Amino acid sequence: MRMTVNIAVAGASGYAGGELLRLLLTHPEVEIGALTAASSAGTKLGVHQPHLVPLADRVLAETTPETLAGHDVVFLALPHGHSAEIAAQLGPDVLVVDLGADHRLADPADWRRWYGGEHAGQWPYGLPELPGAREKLTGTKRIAVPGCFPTGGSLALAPAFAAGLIEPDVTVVAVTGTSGAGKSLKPNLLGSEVMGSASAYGVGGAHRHTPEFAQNLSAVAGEKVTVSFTPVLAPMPRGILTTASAPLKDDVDEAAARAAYEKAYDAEPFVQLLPAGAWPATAATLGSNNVQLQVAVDTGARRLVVVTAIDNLTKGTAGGAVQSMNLALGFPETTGLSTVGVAP
Ligand SMILES: NC(=O)C1=CN([C@@H]2O[C@H](COP(=O)(O)OP(=O)(O)OC[C@H]3O[C@@H](n4cnc5c(N)ncnc54)[C@H](OP(=O)(O)O)[C@@H]3O)[C@@H](O)[C@H]2O)C=CC1
Ligand SMILES: CC(=O)N[C@@H](CCC(=O)OP(=O)(O)O)C(=O)O
Repeated sequence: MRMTVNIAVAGASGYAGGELLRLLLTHPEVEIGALTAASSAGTKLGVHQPHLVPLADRVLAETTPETLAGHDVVFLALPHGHSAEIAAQLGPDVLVVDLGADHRLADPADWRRWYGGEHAGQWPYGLPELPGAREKLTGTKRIAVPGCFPTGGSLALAPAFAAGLIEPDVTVVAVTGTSGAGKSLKPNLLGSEVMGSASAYGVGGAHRHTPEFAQNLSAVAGEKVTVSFTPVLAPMPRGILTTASAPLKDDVDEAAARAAYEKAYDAEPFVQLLPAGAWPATAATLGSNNVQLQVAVDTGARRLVVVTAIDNLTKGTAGGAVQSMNLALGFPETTGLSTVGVAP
């Protein structure tokens, strides 16, 4: 008889928790156990996630080690700084998947500078397409899911660093939908402020994903990579369109660049290098676990320019989390995940 894996989701009333549950509802190997929240505890999930009809009558519990105990897998979709304490109280045999930032960074000084407080330590990083990541996720009991911006940006340039095509001086500009900020109200996210306008924020190296980009790309490059990152908020609920660029090393042409990306991603089920001349768009990735990607050589500026599109809530959060869970538990990596988007 096939055994199903029992799963708890903390933060089930939020955007990331909701997307996770949407995916888990179609995953053939799991059953959904405790669903927890904070201020929403005691209310029904359907109030917060009306699209999750099969779970509408489930009542949200408080997020405590006790309510999360007794499950094979616990997903923590909580604001950063709240996962580490709970994770420390879950047993070593439980697979804990942290969708927040608490376990992404290796350097305690980076953690203190960008997030503050005690560093909880680094866990295997839930971006299987990065060199060496898949091996560390296989069979692990702890997973740190990447930030949504580092997912699209790191996959944009990792193949070029792996092939030695670019200098370690990177610029990333990423246009994001509003759901990246979570459900809680923020002054710059009120409808009237967001509609009909695009605005940059965290400019000048001020966004907390900057060290995560640098960590990922430096590991692939084998040398320190500097990253200038600018996020741009756009009036759309979901999606991230990233443009990443870096100076080319001598003699690299478009054919060499394209060959490096084909080599890196041809066997990847969720990364599509688009045909020459086609450019990624967030709309094509919505609801799927895909990363759509295009690469160009700017011969005038002598820079490699790569554009990626993802759904921030799927590949950028919950889909990446499920993909990594599959690796940790020994399921086929694509189980419960789709390469089919929603359009228009
Ligand atoms: N949105 C995105 O695109 C991405 C999000 N993430 C990460 O996922 C995590 C969740 O984000 P998101 O879903 O967007 O945020 P939301 O604000 O939409 O949801 C937050 C969830 O956490 C619960 N919560 C809030 N405070 C506490 C607390 N003190 N203890 C326990 N539970 C609490 C909330 O419950 P209640 O409703 O009761 O307040 C809610 O369920 C964050 O760490 C975020 O950085 C990562 C990548 C991308
Ligand atoms: C639009 C918007 O505000 N986006 C968020 C993205 C956060 C995220 O996705 O990642 P973490 O898990 O690291 O918080 C931001 O820029 O902070």
